[in-house]
Amino acid sequence: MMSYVKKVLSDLKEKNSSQEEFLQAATEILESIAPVFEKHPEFQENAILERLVEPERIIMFRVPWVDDNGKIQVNRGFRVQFNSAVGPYKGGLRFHDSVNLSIMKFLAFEQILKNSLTEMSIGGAKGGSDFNPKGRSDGEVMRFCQSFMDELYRHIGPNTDIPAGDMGVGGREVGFLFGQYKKLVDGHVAVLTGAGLEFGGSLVRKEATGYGLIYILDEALKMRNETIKGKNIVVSGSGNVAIYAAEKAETYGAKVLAMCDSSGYIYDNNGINVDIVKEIKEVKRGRIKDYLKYPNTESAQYVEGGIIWNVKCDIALPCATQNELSEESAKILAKNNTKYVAEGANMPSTNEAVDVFLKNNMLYLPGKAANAGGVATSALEMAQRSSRIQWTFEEVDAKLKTIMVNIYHNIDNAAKKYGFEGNYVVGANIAGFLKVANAMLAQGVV
Ligand SMILES: NC(=O)c1ccc[n+]([C@@H]2O[C@H](COP(=O)([O-])OP(=O)(O)OC[C@H]3O[C@@H](n4cnc5c(N)ncnc54)[C@H](O)[C@@H]3O)[C@@H](O)[C@H]2O)c1
Repeated sequence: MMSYVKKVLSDLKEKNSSQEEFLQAATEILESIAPVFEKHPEFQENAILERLVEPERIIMFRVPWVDDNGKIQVNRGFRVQFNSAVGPYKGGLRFHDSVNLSIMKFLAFEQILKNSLTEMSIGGAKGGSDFNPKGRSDGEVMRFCQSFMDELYRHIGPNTDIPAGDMGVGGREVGFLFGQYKKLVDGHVAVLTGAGLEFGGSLVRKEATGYGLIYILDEALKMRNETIKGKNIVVSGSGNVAIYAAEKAETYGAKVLAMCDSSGYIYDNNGINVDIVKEIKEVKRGRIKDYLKYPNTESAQYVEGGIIWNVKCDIALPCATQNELSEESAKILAKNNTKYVAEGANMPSTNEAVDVFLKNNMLYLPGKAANAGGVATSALEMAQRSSRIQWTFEEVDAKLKTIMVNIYHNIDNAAKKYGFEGNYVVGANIAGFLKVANAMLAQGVV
C-alpha cells in the first residue's frame, strides 16, 4: 500500500513545495502508517489520507501594535485548524521569529495524532506569530497579545477551538490573551488552557510536558528491566519543557549533565542545579550562560555556540525546537553509547537522525507520544473548568502518569501488532491515526 501513500505524498509535495517542515512531518507520518492500508482498504476508498493532509481551515491575519518607542510594528498571526474529527481543535500558540505557515502546519499535523494518542477527544490545531517576546517589555507583550486576540477571538471558542501555550507563550502571555478575549466576548469562557491558577488553570499544567516525558520514559525503561536512577542525562533547551523534565529526572535519581539555549550550553559533571535554571528562565528571563554567576556553580562550564549532543550521556532528551538534532549529532550519540532518546520538543530529530537511532537499536520515543502530557493535562484543565472542580496537585499528577503509561503501552502494542516491535515511530503514528481515520469515516464526507 506504499503506492497509495506515495501518490498522496507526491501530490502534497507538488502543492506545498516550499513548506519544508510540513513535508518532513507528513513524509515521516505517511510512510510509517503505510501498513495500515493493507488491513483497511476502506481508508483509501474513502480518500482518508487525501482529506487528512489538507487542513480544515487556515486563518492568517495582520497583528499591528505599538512598541515602547511609539513605533508601529506589524506581525503575522496564524491559526491552523487542521482536524476536528475527534474533538474541538486543540493546540498551542507559538511566538517566535521563525514562525511561518510551514512550521504551523507541521505542528498542527503532529498535534492531530498526539491528541488522538491522549484518548481525550481533542482535535488538532496550532497557531502563533512571528513575534518574539524575548527582549520585549511586559507592556509590549501585552499590547501584542491584545492585538493578536482582537482577530483570533472570532475563530475560537470552548466547543470549537481551545488554544494553549507553546514556545514563547507561557503564563504571562496566556493571561494577556485571555484578558482580551474575556473583554471582547463579555464572558469568562474556558477558551485557553495554561490559564493562571487564579482564573481557572490546573495544577501540574506548567510541569506536565516535562513530567510526562519522564513518566513515559520510566515506563519504557521498566519494561526493559532498567531504571532512570543513576543515568546521565542531557536535556536540550531550558524552557518550560526542559526545566520540568530535568527536575523530574533528578527526583528519579538521574544526573542532568547539560542544558542549553539558542546561544550555547552549560555543562556540569556534578549535575545541573535546576532551581537556578528556573530562576534564570522563569523569573529573570535571562540567558543560560548567567548560570555561572550563581553561587556553587564553580564546577560548571559554558560552551558558546557548542552542540550539546557532544556531551556523553545515557539518555538524550531534546526539549528545545524542531530539527535541533541532526544525523551527525545522532551518530555522535550512537558512538557515545547513548541508549535512550525521548523527545520533549516537537520533531527535534531530523528524519535522518531517527534512522540512525533505529539502526543502532536505541530506544526512541517520538515527541507526539512522549510530549503528549502537556496537552493531556490541558484536557484535564478543561474537565475541571467545566465541572467547576479543582483537583489537587497529586490528583492531576496521578492522572497524568496514568495517561503517559497508557500511551506507552498503546504505541508498543500498535508497533507489535503491525510487525514493528520496538519501533515507536510506527507505533505512535498508527495508534494515533486509526482513531482519527475511523472518526472521519463515521462522519461522512465533510
Ligand atoms: N509547552 C508545552 O506544553 C509543550 C508541549 C508539547 C511540546 N512542546 C514543544 O517543546 C518544545 C519547547 O517548548 P517550550 O514550551 O519549552 O518553549 P520555551 O519557549 O519555554 O523554551 C524553548 C527553549 O528552547 C530553546 N531554543 C530555541 N531555539 C533553540 C535552538 N535553535 N537551539 C537551542 N535551543 C533553542 C530556548 O532558548 C528555550 O530555552 C517546542 O518544540 C514545543 O513545541 C511544548
